[in-house]
Amino acid sequence: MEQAIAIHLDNVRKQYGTKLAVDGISLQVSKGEIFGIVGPNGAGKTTLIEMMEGLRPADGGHITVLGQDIRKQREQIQQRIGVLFQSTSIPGKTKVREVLSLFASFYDRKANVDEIIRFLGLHDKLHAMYKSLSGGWKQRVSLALALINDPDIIFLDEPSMGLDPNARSDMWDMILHLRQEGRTIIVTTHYMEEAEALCDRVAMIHSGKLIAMDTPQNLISQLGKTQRVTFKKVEQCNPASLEALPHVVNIESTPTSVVLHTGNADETVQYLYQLAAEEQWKIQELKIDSATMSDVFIELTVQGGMK
Ligand SMILES: Nc1ncnc2c1ncn2[C@@H]1O[C@H](COP(=O)(O)OP(=O)(O)OP(=O)(O)O)[C@@H](O)[C@H]1O
Repeated sequence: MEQAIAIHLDNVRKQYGTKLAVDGISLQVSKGEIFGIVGPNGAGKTTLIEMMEGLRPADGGHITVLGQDIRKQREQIQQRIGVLFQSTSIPGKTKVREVLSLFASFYDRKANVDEIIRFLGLHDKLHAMYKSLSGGWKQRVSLALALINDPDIIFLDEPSMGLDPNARSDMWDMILHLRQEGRTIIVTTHYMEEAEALCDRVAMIHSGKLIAMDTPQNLISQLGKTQRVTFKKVEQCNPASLEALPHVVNIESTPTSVVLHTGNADETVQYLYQLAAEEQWKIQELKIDSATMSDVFIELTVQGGMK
């Protein structure tokens, strides 16, 4: 019987000059799960995923994919994995049908291309030039290419980057469907809500290190003790006074609103009203929400003194 582990990483490292981009990461991905790798820009997500794909060699540690060593059996592994390439790597003047045929020729193992076309709704776009497509359709073509060898594992690096909300939601549905077919999916994202909506388990990466790994629900219930207090931004409110309010761990500011991340929303709000009275401004549109994956990440990085 084949083992239930799709990917195993043991103390994996990658260094660029003096920069340690991936710093001793160990993890296992089970077959059939959607596994998220999340973290801010520059955290090391792309480096990590590309080492699993065999596109960048690790400088230390050990990676096995589908039970095979990525250093010794890279080509065999690459026949069984699918990679969502960035759209820029596809020649713009080629028609969609031709791009599909070209990519299919790279593999011994072939998927049923008509089925992929049906699944992704690409039928009407087959004779369109790749460069004429919108971002959402380009991303569907990229996904079709990732599926062209009927892969057991699919790697998706920032799959919804730059997509509008409808295209993003379609992308999520397609990813969930691929898991239902029994495939393993590795997805990197810096959108915490994407990880929360999509992933069975999530590894949080910060400065090349693994800082937490669990289901989104467990991460939120174990770590995300913070709540969010949101109110309308007014000119008179002073960020330094807000930061000094009891239990506040972080402040986010948008052009129209302020969000306080707090360990105790009730007390923070009491002091917030006092502060507003002292500084002579009015609190409007106040709202309290419970923790999300973003709060967990902030708690782990800001409170842990990592930022
Ligand atoms: N080829 C390279 N040469 C030198 N440094 C690199 C190279 N690729 C990545 N880095 C550096 O390694 C670190 C990790 O980069 P990486 O692209 O893996 O992070 P990321 O989490 O995917 O970020 P992003 O979301 O911005 O793509 C960054 O500091 C980056 O500047």
